[in-house]
This record gives sequence, C-alpha cells and structure tokens, in this order.
Amino acid sequence: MSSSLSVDPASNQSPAALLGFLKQCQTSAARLKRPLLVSISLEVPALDPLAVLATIYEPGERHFYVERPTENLAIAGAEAVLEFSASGPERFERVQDFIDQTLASAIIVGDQGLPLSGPHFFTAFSFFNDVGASEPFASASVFVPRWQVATRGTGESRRTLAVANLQLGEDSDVEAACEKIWRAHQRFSGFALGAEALKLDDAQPPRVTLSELGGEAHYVAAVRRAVEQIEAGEFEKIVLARAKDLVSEVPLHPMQALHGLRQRFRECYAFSLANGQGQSFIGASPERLVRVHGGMLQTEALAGSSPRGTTEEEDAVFAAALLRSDKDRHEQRLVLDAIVRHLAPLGLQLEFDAVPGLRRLDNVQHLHTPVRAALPVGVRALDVISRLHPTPAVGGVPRVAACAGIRAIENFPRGLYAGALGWIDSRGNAEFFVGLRSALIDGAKARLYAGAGIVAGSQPEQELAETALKFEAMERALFATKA
Ligand SMILES: C=C(O[C@H]1C=CC=C(C(=O)O)[C@@H]1O)C(=O)O
Repeated sequence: MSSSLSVDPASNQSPAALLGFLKQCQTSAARLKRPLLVSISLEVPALDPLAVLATIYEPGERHFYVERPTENLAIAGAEAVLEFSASGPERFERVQDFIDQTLASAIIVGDQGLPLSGPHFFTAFSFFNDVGASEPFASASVFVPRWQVATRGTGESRRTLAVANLQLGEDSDVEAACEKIWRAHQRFSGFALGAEALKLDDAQPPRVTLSELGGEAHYVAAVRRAVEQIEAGEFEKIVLARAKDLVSEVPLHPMQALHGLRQRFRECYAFSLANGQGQSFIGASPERLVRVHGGMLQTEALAGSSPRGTTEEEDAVFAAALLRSDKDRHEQRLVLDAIVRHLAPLGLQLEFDAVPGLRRLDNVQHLHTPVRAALPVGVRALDVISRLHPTPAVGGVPRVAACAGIRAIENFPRGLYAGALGWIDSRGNAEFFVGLRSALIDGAKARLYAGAGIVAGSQPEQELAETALKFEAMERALFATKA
C-alpha cells in the first residue's frame, strides 16, 4: 500500500511531527477498518547491529541477526510486531501469502532509497516440512520486528539505518506508541554502539561437557549403511549429520559466540534466530541459498570438503586434491545439477562456470560454483526457495528417497539445522542462507550439528574427520579460550 501521507522523518524530527503522522495512519486504519503496519526508516550514526542486539538482549524476546563481514552487511531485529507460522509442504506459499497480506496493509515511510530500509520479514524454514510438537521452532516461521538496525558498506560509504515498525488500529494508543518510538529513536541516535561496545573478548570461557548422541560409532555405522544403500541403488547421495550435546556450568553467551564466529569466518553468514521462549539457533554458515536483489537471483552449489593446511604448501596440496577428487566433484556436481533441474520450470537462464572453484574458510575448504540468473517477472524469492530446498548439499539425490533415508538413519530431529533462514523486504529483495555449522542454544545447554555428503566411495572415518572439523568452529566459539 503506497502512502499518500506526508512525513519525512529525516527532515522533520520531532515528537509532535511523529504523533501527527501516527494519527493520520490511525485515521487511515479506521477508514479501511483494519489495522495497518506502519514502518518508519531513518538513517542514524554508525551502529554495530550485533552490539545493539547484545545491549538489549533478552532470552525471552524474539530476534533475528545475520551478518556477512566480507559483504559489509549486517542486520538485526527484535521483538515481534507481527508473526506467523505454518507447516507442511505448502509452508512457503503460506508465508508468501502472509507477507503479501501484511504489505497490502502497510504504510512505509522514511529513507526508502537506502539499503535495508523498510520492514523486513525475518523467516526460517526447518529442514523437513514438518517438525515435532515439542520442537522449539515451527517448520515455517516469519516475523516483523518492532525495531531493526542494519548497516552496509565500510568507512565513508558506510550507512546505518534504524527502522521502527508498529501496528496501528482504530483502538491503538497512538500517544504511547509515539513515545516508545521516540525513545528508541533517541537511543539509536545517541548511543555509541560500535563493535567495541561488545567488550566480549575478555569473557572467561565456560567449563563444559560435550557428548555425541550415539557416540562416534553411531555415525560410522550410519555412513557404512548409507554407502550400502547407495550401492544397492536406493539413492545416489545422502547428507548425514551428527549431533553433540553440550552442558555448560554457566549459561552460554550466544552473542559472544557470534562475535567470535564473525571475526573468524568473515565470508560466512554469522546468524542468530531467537524464538522468544529462551532458545536460539545460531551459527556461521558458508552457504547462500538465495539472494534476490533488483530482479537478479544468486544461488550456489557448495559441497565437497577438505581441511585447510597448516602451511601454504600443505594448503595448496589439499586444495589441488579437492579440485581433482572425483568423489568430491561428483558430490558437488549433484548439487549443481539439482539447482538446474529444480529451477528449470521457472524459466530461468542460469549462468555458471563449468568448473568449480574453492570457498576457503578458516577450518575447511569446499568446492563452489556461484549461479546467477535474471528473475522473470512474477517469480519471487520464495518460489525459488520452495523449489531449491533442500538442495543435495544438505539432503541428497533423489530428494525424496534421500530425505526418507535421513529420517530413518539420523538419531535426532534436524529442526532448523540445514534449513533455510533469511529475510525478505517490502520490495521483494531477499537473502537466505542454509542453517549449517550451527547450534541450538538453551540457557546452559546447546546442541551442535555437523554433517557431510555421502556418495559411492565415501569412507566412514573420513566423514567422521570432516564433520569433526566442521564441529570445531562452533565448539571453539562456545567454549574455547580465544576466538
Ligand atoms: C552438511 C554440511 O555441509 C554441507 C555444505 C558444504 C560441504 C558439505 C560436504 O562436503 O559434505 C556439505 O554438503 C554441514 O556443514 O553440516
């Protein structure tokens, strides 16, 4: 819904102007006989979204945070103004309907030209279409935060945007809403909340115990069984994960872990999604699922792993071996082929290189093929995600048989592990990543996840070592002495 209301919060910043604007919004809501989402974006001095989140962090409050340091991009939002959840195979469409309906009753004002302005729909889809009733996150959930802070760029060109969202109906208390927004605005404008505000580096690491569900033996047996099923033709590839349970002597500090992760894994998506009931799902994922920006789609095929070397020579040897490995090339090619196959019905002209490159992280390196396409008119991010998820980087080939195999072989619910998390803005731009290298945090407890793709020729001990390397990232972030 476009706004004919004249408010320019950047040049007309006063409580009286804000109140006047909100009263106009309320009149519109009364006329339309439905509550409206009002979203006000305003540029503010540089802020670090993670520091802001850490400052106001309440385990009982919903939040979403994602940052990709190499892209100089970070966004955080907290407290739900509007939320929706769904389950089943139609979950993607149902989330899209919720977004469409919300935007049809929205008044969006302020610095709209700036990146990451306007309301963002923070969204998460679990790995499977359905989750158990006792699981902490629904199989599809989306919320619009009460406040949102985003930053993009570096140095002189860095821009920071604060967004306040509220729902106004005929009976809303506009004066109270106005006061709340004004106070938040003063806070965002007046506080020095750069990364230095985190002061997390000195915190003492907690003492913890760590135990794997079923022990390593379970995973070794699982991989062996999967290889037999592959040889028997039941599927061509399956991604099998391990889970470890961690118990700490003191409550874990997810913000501190995230600060460590974003410093160490600059090319990954450091992320946190809190459900408002004390649990949060955090991680540093190397894998983009979908980016939609200005009508262009970006996705990628990421699979096949090897360690990083301790010297440049050793690193180069590992890299060359990975690039030459038939097993890893096959494992990654299956992901690329699936992307092509699943997106073909949408009429996209995909562009990608014939030969994969490398994505090099601090602990592991992967085969990587970026994929780009122009999005045909009417095709939206969730249309793409509903077809892509789960890719064979986290599920398998054929998809249905591999997912049934995962359910039968793994000894824990995946929940958001290997799910799709991200945001969609009011213009249809979107960024989703895959919930890898992750942990579910609950007070002093955490469950950590790591998986690996299994194809013909996979060796159980090698897959065990690969997943141990993947676990190491989160283990170090949660309880090691130095990030
Ligand atoms: C399933 C995971 O990683 C995927 C992404 C990159 C490389 C992978 C691999 O080499 O097996 C996996 O497909 C995980 O980290 O839990």
